[in-house]
Amino acid sequence: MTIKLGVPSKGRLMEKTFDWFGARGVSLSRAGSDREYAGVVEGIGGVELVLLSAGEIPRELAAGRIHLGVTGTDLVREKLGGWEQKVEELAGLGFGHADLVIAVPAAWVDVDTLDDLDAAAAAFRAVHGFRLRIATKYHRLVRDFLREHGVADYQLVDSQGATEGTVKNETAEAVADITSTGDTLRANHLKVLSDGLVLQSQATLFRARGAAVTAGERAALAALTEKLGLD
Ligand SMILES: Nc1ncnc2c1ncn2[C@@H]1O[C@H](COP(=O)(O)OP(=O)(O)OP(=O)(O)O)[C@@H](O)[C@H]1O
Ligand SMILES: O=P(O)(O)OC[C@H]1O[C@H](OP(=O)(O)OP(=O)(O)O)[C@H](O)[C@@H]1O
Repeated sequence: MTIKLGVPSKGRLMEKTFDWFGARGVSLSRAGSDREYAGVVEGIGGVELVLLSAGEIPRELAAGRIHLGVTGTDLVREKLGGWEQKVEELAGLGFGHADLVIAVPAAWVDVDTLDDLDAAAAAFRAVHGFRLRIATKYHRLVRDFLREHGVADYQLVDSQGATEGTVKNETAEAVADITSTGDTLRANHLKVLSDGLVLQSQATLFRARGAAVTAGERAALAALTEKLGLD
């Protein structure tokens, strides 16, 4: 019986995940060429590597199609309503650190807090006849955060990439996006609100609560978590 381990199929998360498992005696690699999405696991039996988009790993975990998965905490919280019932966090992996933040044009000198944003949003609507637009791909997290902080007079516009460019392109007035070094925000003349931190994320190993039903799968899972030092 094998268990399935989902790992991001490209970029910084894939390489660092391979390093993290390698340091614990479990070697993960791609089979064949860089473009082939099959994986190889060495150092332990009964584990199959599945290479997936980081954004799809939460859904695959929730559906029980993979038993374990590595992805950002931001993506799990965004994509899975009631995520704690669906997955368990086994370990933060210590990389992929990024903050989800609310940012506005640096030129908005009177807007530094969420309260200021709320006031600016009401004024914006009165002047323009439509709600201030916040571009993001994190709809659930941003909506919940702004509701909790009493900001109401806005609309979310979907942006699946290059989100910081939406302000310059005049498709949004503000953004809610991931930042790490802050370089992208600065380059696009945006500033983070002083109380605009929605979530701190890092790459995390998750277990699907609805998977591993057979005794063989449970044994393989226990052997892997022991080898990884997670008991
Ligand atoms: N600049 C960054 N520094 C560190 N981590 C980041 C950065 N940008 C994004 N991340 C994190 O990496 C993870 C994957 O992000 P993202 O969805 O952008 O990746 P992707 O490779 O574009 O995924 P997909 O294949 O689903 O499109 C997320 O958890 C996110 O928080
Ligand atoms: O604070 P920084 O270090 O500048 O990093 C932040 C940028 O990194 C991510 O984008 P990514 O490179 O994944 O591209 P994307 O915009 O297409 O998602 C994120 O969406 C920001 O744009």
